[in-house]
This record gives sequence, C-alpha cells and structure tokens, in this order.
Amino acid sequence: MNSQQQNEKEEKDKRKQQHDNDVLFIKESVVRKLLNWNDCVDAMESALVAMSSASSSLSSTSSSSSSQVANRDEPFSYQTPRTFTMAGNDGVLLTMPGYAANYTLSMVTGNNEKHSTLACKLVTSFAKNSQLNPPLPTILATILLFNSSTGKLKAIVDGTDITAWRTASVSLVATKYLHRPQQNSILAIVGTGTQGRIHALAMLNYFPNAFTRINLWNRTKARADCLRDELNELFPEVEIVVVDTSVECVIDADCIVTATNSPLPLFELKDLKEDVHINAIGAGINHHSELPMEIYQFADVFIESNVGIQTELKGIAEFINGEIGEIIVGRKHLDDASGKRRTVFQSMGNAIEDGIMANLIYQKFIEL
Ligand SMILES: NC(=O)C1=CN([C@@H]2O[C@H](COP(=O)(O)OP(=O)(O)OC[C@H]3O[C@@H](n4cnc5c(N)ncnc54)[C@H](O)[C@@H]3O)[C@@H](O)[C@H]2O)C=CC1
Ligand SMILES: O=C(O)C1=NCCCC1
Repeated sequence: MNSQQQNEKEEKDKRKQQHDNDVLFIKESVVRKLLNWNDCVDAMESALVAMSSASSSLSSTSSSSSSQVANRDEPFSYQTPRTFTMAGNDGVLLTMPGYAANYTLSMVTGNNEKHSTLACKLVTSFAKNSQLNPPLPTILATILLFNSSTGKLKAIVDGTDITAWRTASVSLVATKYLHRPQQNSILAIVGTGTQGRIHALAMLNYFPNAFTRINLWNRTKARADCLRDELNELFPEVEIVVVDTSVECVIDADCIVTATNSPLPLFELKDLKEDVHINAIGAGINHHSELPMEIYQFADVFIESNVGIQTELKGIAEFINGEIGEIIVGRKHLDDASGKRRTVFQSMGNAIEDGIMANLIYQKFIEL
C-alpha cells in the first residue's frame, strides 16, 4: 500500500468511526438514488450463498454453536421464522430478524472484504392502502441495522424500496441460475402492482436483448395500461401487450412473474410452455396460492431458504428440490437430461436479504 492509499484508508476508517457513533437515518429518496440492478443482484447472490452454507441454520441460541462458527471464514447466516402480528382485518406487521456473516459486496466495494450484518426488518402489509387518496404502497418497511460486534444501533434505513428491489433482484438471480432467458423470449407479468412493476423493470434492465415481448395482466386493467405506458417510454424496442386474462398472459410465455394477492390459482399446468420458468412472488392465502399444486408437482422447484417453510410453504414442502444458493455453490444441479423443463422459483422474502441490502445502502451512503 503506498502512502496515498494509506491516507485514504485512514480517512475512510475515521469516517466509519464517526458514523459508528451516530445513528444514521437513511430516508426513502436517498435509498432510491443508491439502488442499481448490478449491485443489488450481486448482493442478493451473496445473501443466497450465505443462507445455504452448511453452518447456516434456524437460530443460534447456544453459546457453543456461536463459538464454533466464530472461527469460520466462509459466509453463513442465521434467521428465525418471521412473526406475523395481525392489525385488525386488513393489516399485518411482520418482524424479520437476521444475522449474516463473512459475505462480500464486491460489486460495490471493488474488493473481497468480508461483511457481517445484524438487522431486523419491520414490515407492514395493509391491503386497502392502494384505495387511499393519495394511495400508499400496500407494503411499507423499515430496517434497523446494528453494529454486529456490539449490538449498537447504527442506522434506520427506509425499507419500502429495498423490499421491492431485493425481491426482484433475488428473482433475477433465480432466473439466471434456473433458466437464463434466450433471445426473442416472451415475459409474462401477472399482476402489475408494486412487485409486478419492479419485476418488469428488473427483467428488462438485467437481461437486455432477451425479451422481445411482454404480456401484462392485472385484475384492474387500468393499472396494466399504466405500466404499459411507462415501459413503452423506457423500452421502445420491446412490444408491450396488455391482455384480458391471466391465461392469455402466460400461454406463450418463456418466463413468468406472478405478483398478486390471489388466493386461487391464476392458470393451469396445461396453459404453460414445456420449458417455462416461473417466479412466484405473491402471497395470497399463502405463498403458493397463485399456482396450482400440479405445477409444483411437475416442475423443479427452488426456494431462497428452508427457514420458515414448515409454516409459510406448508403443502408444497415435499415438492421443493432445494435452495438457489445450493445451485450457486454447485452443491445441487438441475437435471439437464430431458432438454426441456419447467422451473419454479417460489419466493418468500427473508431477513438475510433485507439485512444485506440495508448494509449495501449503508456502505454506499457513508461513501457519499
Ligand atoms: N416474495 C416476496 O418476497 C414478497 C412478496 N410480496 C407479495 O407480493 C404480492 C404483491 O405485492 P405488491 O405488489 O407490493 O402489492 P400491490 O398491492 O402493489 O399489488 C397487488 C396486486 O395483486 C392484484 N390482486 C389483488 N387481489 C387479487 C386477486 N384476488 N386476483 C388477482 N389479482 C389480485 C392487484 O390487482 C395488484 O396487481 C403480495 O401478495 C405481497 O404480499 C410482497 C413483497 C415481497
Ligand atoms: O419479505 C417480505 O418483506 C414480505 N413478504 C411477504 C409479504 C410481506 C412482505
């Protein structure tokens, strides 16, 4: 290290020390400016690897297990199943604590420095928010970020955009490893609310030249029209079609995103191409209510993490092939023998993703 680099490092360490003494508040408009797809996908790939390491588990309550893992260098994580506190008939508050260790944010830092993060997301879902005047997002979130060595609170990070971006970024990683979209593909977005919109933007930005057409469907058509107009401005080379039914939306699609609150399946197995990939995002009655059971039966199904599946994915647990992280690290492989296949990424969302995203934003913020 030359003297200039040494000075820069000392300056940076001093700034970090200063930030460690304050509790930062990173508001929504600032978070929004610091988000970009390559950083988020890189961070979510790190999160998925940390969730699938051999030493990651439900929780670490015994001191012996904590000291065992303290010596390890590879990424690992702990999270408990999230809690749900009902708030009347239309709302719910979820608490999502998690700890991730030894992961990298190489896209942002430009090096392999190891990060450890202790965080808790508090997130509400209020079904009628979109009917307010002016409307509010259905899902609103805040992430508390702690110093992972002392437990001292170091930042309160607005988590609403983070929730949207991290969910779409995890879908991008899943799509990359399970499907890898080819040129001239058709994308279907079933449900054009916050998640449907961000997934459309994510897919078109991250897989440029892959999709020549996007089919959009929404229960209230005006909302799909609105997204069509936005996408037409941003991606004039892509054909954007608003369709009348969810079946029409998926029938010729190579890649599908479902992002609704539908308590009932939105299409059947027979409506799909043979080698389709589905990112199933929505949580109606449960996380798998948008797709019929037969799709889970006749597809390779991957998830983010085994934590919480006994409650949140009850009913499809027997059809799950593994975690995405297991594919990333090469512990599991897709069976290529048939040449054609259906794949499903069943998304749930979790605290490790949110904690790592909050740290990504924090790292970028303190560099400003
Ligand atoms: N997997 C994950 O990590 C996450 C999942 N979610 C879930 O994704 C879903 C969408 O969330 P947002 O886009 O934020 O909500 P939003 O309120 O912005 O959009 C909801 C969408 O669902 C549609 N919808 C509602 N009821 C329907 C029904 N019965 N049939 C068909 N469509 C229906 C609406 O038309 C709208 O397009 C929710 O279920 C939410 O809980 C949200 C955040 C993260
Ligand atoms: O992971 C999240 O955040 C959420 N998942 C399901 C619905 C509420 C928010």
